[in-house]
Amino acid sequence: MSRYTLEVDLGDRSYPIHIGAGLLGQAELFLPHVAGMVVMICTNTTVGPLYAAQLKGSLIQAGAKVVHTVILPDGEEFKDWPTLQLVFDALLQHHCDRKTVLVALGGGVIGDMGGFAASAFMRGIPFIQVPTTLLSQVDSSVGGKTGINHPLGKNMIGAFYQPQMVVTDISTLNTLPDRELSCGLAEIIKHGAIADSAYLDMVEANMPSLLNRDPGLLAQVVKRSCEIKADVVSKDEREGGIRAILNFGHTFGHAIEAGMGYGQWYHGEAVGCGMVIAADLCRRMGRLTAAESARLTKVVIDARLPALPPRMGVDRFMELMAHDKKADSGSIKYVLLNGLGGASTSPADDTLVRQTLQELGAGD
Ligand SMILES: NC(=O)c1ccc[n+]([C@@H]2O[C@H](COP(=O)([O-])OP(=O)(O)OC[C@H]3O[C@@H](n4cnc5c(N)ncnc54)[C@H](O)[C@@H]3O)[C@@H](O)[C@H]2O)c1
Ligand SMILES: O=C(O)C(=O)C[C@@H](O)[C@H](O)[C@H](O)COP(=O)(O)O
Ligand SMILES: [Zn+2]
Repeated sequence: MSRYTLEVDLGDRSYPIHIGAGLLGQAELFLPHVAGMVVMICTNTTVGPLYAAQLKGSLIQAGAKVVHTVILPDGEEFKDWPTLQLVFDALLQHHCDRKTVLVALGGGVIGDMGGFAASAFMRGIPFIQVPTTLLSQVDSSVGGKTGINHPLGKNMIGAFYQPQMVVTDISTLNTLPDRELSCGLAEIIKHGAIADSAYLDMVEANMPSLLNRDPGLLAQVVKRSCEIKADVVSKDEREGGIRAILNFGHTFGHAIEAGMGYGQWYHGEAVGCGMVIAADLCRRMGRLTAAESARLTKVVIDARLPALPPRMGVDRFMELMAHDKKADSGSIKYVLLNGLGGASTSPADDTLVRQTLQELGAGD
């Protein structure tokens, strides 16, 4: 079975991403960071019962002094202040200190919240990402964006805070629901669309096998997506410029998630649909041909993701997008493709954006 180790190159904060099957049981991976340490596993009510005991066993075998667990409610609607507070409560109740290592075991919600808690507890404690969804393995566990949502906007409160290590056990994908697998494919398609057209070709050609969870292929796409993301992050950790291309599909997607109520549309679904809207806008702006835009839409549909926006109303879309973190002096910046395989940020004419949304069915 394929096994990969990549590096996110951030100088003295560089860290490895270990990818393979069965890594949760490989105590030696955790040893350098947890030997002699107090560890807090942060997980949720779904993932905890599946994988926390195995992870705890490895951490103990690696020499952890004691392993505590905090179990959060499951769902995007719990990526909020009151739920974050439960992590601080647990850390304090167990007398954790600055050397305590927080291990986030779960999907992107747990990774983002666990990372944010680690960034803030006693002004920063070490943390390790153990992603268990395809989306978190290909995207959210890498790059150090952490945070929580606000009713007015996604991920509005947070910090850049890098993990010490990412341990990606692709065997955990065996228990992942189909709908969540498709969500991961959305970010994979994004990586191809913004940075590597050959990768997009490969993903398109192998979509049936990916949906069938071919383990070798899954390991390959986790690796390639992490390479693409790590490369962008190492060039621009705090999104001063190029990192914004990782937001392709997210300006529209985040508006859908907030507008429909967190947890109604899953993040990957909103991103899939957001990429279709963005591709159509690119076509109208002459940045994609009609064939390229149609092709990207088809890949999204092939991944069993929604391609048509909810009828939220165009005004509501525009209002929510005005809060986007990329906005500059009130003007929304979009991530737009330069053909398939390249991207950059740009403003777009409001009338054209409204027309795009309306004609795709977002309402009046
Ligand atoms: N920080 C970043 O760079 C970044 C990147 C992309 C997305 N995100 C964030 O990540 C979140 C989405 O992440 P997600 O798609 O992983 O959603 P998620 O964390 O909600 O996980 C999806 C569902 O799968 C369950 N689950 C997780 N692993 C499982 C497994 N192995 N078997 C069975 N069930 C399992 C979870 O309990 C949950 O119900 C969003 O909040 C998004 O904003 C962050
Ligand atoms: O890592 C990044 O940078 C990304 O934009 C990756 C996205 O997939 C991810 O959803 C991210 O959380 C969005 O960031 P935000 O800054 O728009 O909230
Ligand atoms: Zn995303």
